[in-house]
Amino acid sequence: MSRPVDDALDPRDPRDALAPLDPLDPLARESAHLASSRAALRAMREDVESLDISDVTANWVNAEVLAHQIDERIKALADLSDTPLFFGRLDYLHAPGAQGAEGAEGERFYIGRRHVHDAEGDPMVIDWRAPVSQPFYRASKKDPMDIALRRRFGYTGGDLTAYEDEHLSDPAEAARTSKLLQQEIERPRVGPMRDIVATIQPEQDEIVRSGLGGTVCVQGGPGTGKTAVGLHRVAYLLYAHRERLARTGTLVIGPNRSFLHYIEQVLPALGELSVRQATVDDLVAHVEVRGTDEAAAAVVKGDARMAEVLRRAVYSHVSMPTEAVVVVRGSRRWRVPAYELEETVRELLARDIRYGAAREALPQRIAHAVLVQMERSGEAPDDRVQDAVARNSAVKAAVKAVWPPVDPAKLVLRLLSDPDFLAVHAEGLLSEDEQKTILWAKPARSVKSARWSVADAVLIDETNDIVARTPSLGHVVLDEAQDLSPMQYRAVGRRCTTGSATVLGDLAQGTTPWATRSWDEALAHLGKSEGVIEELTAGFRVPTDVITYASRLLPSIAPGLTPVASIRENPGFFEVRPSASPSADEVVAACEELLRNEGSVGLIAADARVGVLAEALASAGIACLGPGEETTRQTRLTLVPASLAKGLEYDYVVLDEPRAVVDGEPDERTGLRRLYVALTRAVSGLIVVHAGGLPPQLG
Ligand SMILES: Nc1ncnc2c1ncn2[C@@H]1O[C@H](COP(=O)(O)OP(=O)(O)OP(=O)(O)O)[C@@H](O)[C@H]1O
Repeated sequence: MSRPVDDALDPRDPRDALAPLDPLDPLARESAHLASSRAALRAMREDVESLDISDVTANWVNAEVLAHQIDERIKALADLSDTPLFFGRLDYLHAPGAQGAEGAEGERFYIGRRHVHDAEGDPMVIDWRAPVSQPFYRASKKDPMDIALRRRFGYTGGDLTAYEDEHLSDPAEAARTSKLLQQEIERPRVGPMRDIVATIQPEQDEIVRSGLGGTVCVQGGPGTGKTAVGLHRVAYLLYAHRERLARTGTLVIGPNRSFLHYIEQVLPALGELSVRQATVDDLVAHVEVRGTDEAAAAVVKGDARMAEVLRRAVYSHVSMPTEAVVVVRGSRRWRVPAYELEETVRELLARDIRYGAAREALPQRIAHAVLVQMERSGEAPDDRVQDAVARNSAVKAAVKAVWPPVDPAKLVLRLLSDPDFLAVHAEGLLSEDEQKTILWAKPARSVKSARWSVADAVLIDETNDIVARTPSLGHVVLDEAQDLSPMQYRAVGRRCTTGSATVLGDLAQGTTPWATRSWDEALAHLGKSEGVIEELTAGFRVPTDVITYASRLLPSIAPGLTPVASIRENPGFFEVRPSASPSADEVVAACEELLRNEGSVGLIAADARVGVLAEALASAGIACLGPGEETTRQTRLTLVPASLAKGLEYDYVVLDEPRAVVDGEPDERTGLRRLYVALTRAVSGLIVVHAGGLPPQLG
């Protein structure tokens, strides 16, 4: 009954636009299913809206909580007119059983962003994350997974206007690439990043659906869908382990605000509103960051050896007791001798507990020693007596002397200000030069007045964790991971000690002086050595000519990495334009030219050139946005400093002066990596404008 792929309905074809509402016409029937699914969703929402909670809540706090939950549920049940309620259909050869299909019996399932059921509770649309939906992403002619028919739907606005069939179990039908998938990949980019649920690819799906217990690290070149995969994995995990993750929490970490802003709509569009998003700097914001480090200092501060320096410095506060503790209670005196206290202190030091936890345990241990003596002398003290002894002023004084409290920020301040203190604890770990490099030229007076850097904040965070355990989340997604220092990996790792992580990155795009050299090393710093490393090499963003050009840099920036193979059919266009003078006119002209196309345009330039270019655009009367600001149909041009281009994409890109981008970095390799990032942001076309010649590696 269904039309084969080559004959897929095309909305631009007038015959299809006028498709009759014939009940035997598959498109009419599918549209009818869409209409009734919409009605069912509306009914689900109305059911929730009409809930009267006045009788079921005991007090106003409960009422508030419940009202909030209901509000969230109503939001989640919204029918967004421009997001299709379902995008696929699977006809199984045999009914897969109710367990895998959210209670559905039959053999036919519509796959969509969320679950919709009718008045009887039978599913009309199945969540893309349900087990029964999996063959939509994974089944192939080679392994049909019991699927007779896989149908993909095409939409124009909210209307179902096309479909495409694969008869996976029919040996006579040849395997083909999906036109609808191609269309989806080629669709112009406007606004923030969008979800890819309708077109997740098999190798991506394996990562998306890998279990909550394991950490996955994905190496992938530009545009291979790492960010998309990471976000869909959280959505999947929240579906498969909702209760557990609701308790423990999930977090997505991105490199900067503009990137987070770019991706922030994806999870809500998938119905997931509860995922926190932050930068690493946000996570460790214990002090106000007002200072910057020279690269050399930041490298040492970010090195994993610093963790041991800090540990030593913290524990240097513990001293062995030299005097007995004498507790007076009523007419009696109880004496715990110094050697017995020392034994207790040594035992606490040997245990794998935090500095602060041991400090809290110590008074109880001393009290216990007193209680043993009381019992020996015939008394029968109970727990209350033990608590009272633990709070006794002599015990408190002894604990303060032996195991004093440590203020993490003050400790780091002292390490960076006091050469002798640093020397003692860095002995055998940091060379004298390294110590000198990290010492402040002007020692700070107080935590408040110190000019803390980003790397210092990470040191304070590490110290915090030595003193008191950092609570662990259930799952953390770490994007653009290649730029993290070992100490930053540790900061992320302690936020998922009992959970798991998805680590996403590209070694060729590492632009920090401490950029990741190998994923094994990164996983070790994260505390997840058992993590599995996967590689994605199919590129969804960058056209073939452009990625081939950019890949010329790979031997210089990351030898051994597999170049990305673009799967875009549309060749896009690519031009390198030498310009007579370094004036901005040519650049402005290129922007004007590209703005004639549909979709977003990014002008990427060395940070130092952004001011000049902004002025040139302004005098030409062209409005532009900053990175992270949402493009609209009116303003589609974004002026992007090369340092903020990572992770972003535009339909068309003008790249200004590649040489200046390279020269903007402290060393050539980092410069070329920055250039690689800048060259790989375009979806449909790239114009490189240069007056200063090109780096020879591109030749
Ligand atoms: N399966 C897919 N179907 C359709 N589009 C996809 C698919 N996978 C990725 N894309 C699209 O390709 C583009 C690049 O994806 P994404 O930004 O996740 O790549 P990335 O690997 O994180 O890139 P970068 O290394 O540059 O940060 C995005 O527009 C994304 O929506």
